[in-house]
Amino acid sequence: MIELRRVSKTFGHFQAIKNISLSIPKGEIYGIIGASGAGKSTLLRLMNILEVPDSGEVEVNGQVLTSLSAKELRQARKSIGMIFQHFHLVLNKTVFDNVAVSLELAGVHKQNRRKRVEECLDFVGLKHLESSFPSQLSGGQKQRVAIARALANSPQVLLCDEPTSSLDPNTTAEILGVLQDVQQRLGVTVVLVTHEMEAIKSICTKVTVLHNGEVYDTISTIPKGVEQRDNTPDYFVKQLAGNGEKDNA
Ligand SMILES: Nc1ncnc2c1ncn2[C@@H]1O[C@H](COP(=O)(O)OP(=O)(O)OP(=O)(O)O)[C@@H](O)[C@H]1O
Repeated sequence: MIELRRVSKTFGHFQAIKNISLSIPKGEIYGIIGASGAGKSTLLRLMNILEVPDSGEVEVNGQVLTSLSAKELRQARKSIGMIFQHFHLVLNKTVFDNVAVSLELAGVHKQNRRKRVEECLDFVGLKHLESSFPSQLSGGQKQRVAIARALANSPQVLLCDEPTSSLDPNTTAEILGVLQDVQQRLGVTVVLVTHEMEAIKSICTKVTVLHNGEVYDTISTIPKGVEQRDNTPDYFVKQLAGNGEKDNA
């Protein structure tokens, strides 16, 4: 499904990715974890050629992306969705139009766009907010819109770059649940880059640990499921009171 063969990437004199080979099977939720600067985002961006490798081959859905013309690559990218830490929504467009724009860019006729946008918003539970603007949404809702937009062209792969790093623990759990749905109900292969071990343990079936631009290890894991955290005020007070004096003044 995704094959990287001896891929390297250098920025100036700094080699961010060093001769990495990696194979991500279809239908997996595949985690990539490592310290800041390990090369996680770069590795992910090499999978849809947002970063062009200096050497090596990238194959996705049976197509060697590194051998395609610009036009062929644009076509191939329709089957690779991507979401980001800061959502990257268009602020002056409604939720509906944010999702519709990816169909428009893919050349889908206007008449056929409404049905697909509504299906995608329904999938992420946001159909009722289709006329809202991003500024009216919570972080979790913004990430759901971004997921709906990424799904609009029915991709086979969803690349996720720190998708929960700006979210609180409960919203993180919700978004991880949506990503699990994407894999289980739609059969999409999900690649999750994160520095959050809990996120990895919750949903990933295989994980690569990256270190200094190299694969340190790859481990098969049993996902322990997505857990909602207690976020009642009582919970916070109890946690804090355990670490010091409670001040009732
Ligand atoms: N466009 C770029 N130009 C120059 N250096 C870059 C560029 N992109 C990444 N780097 C460098 O490559 C290294 C790997 O960056 P990358 O963002 O892939 O790491 P990361 O593991 O995702 O880190 P973080 O968790 O902090 O996002 C870093 O040292 C970074 O500064």
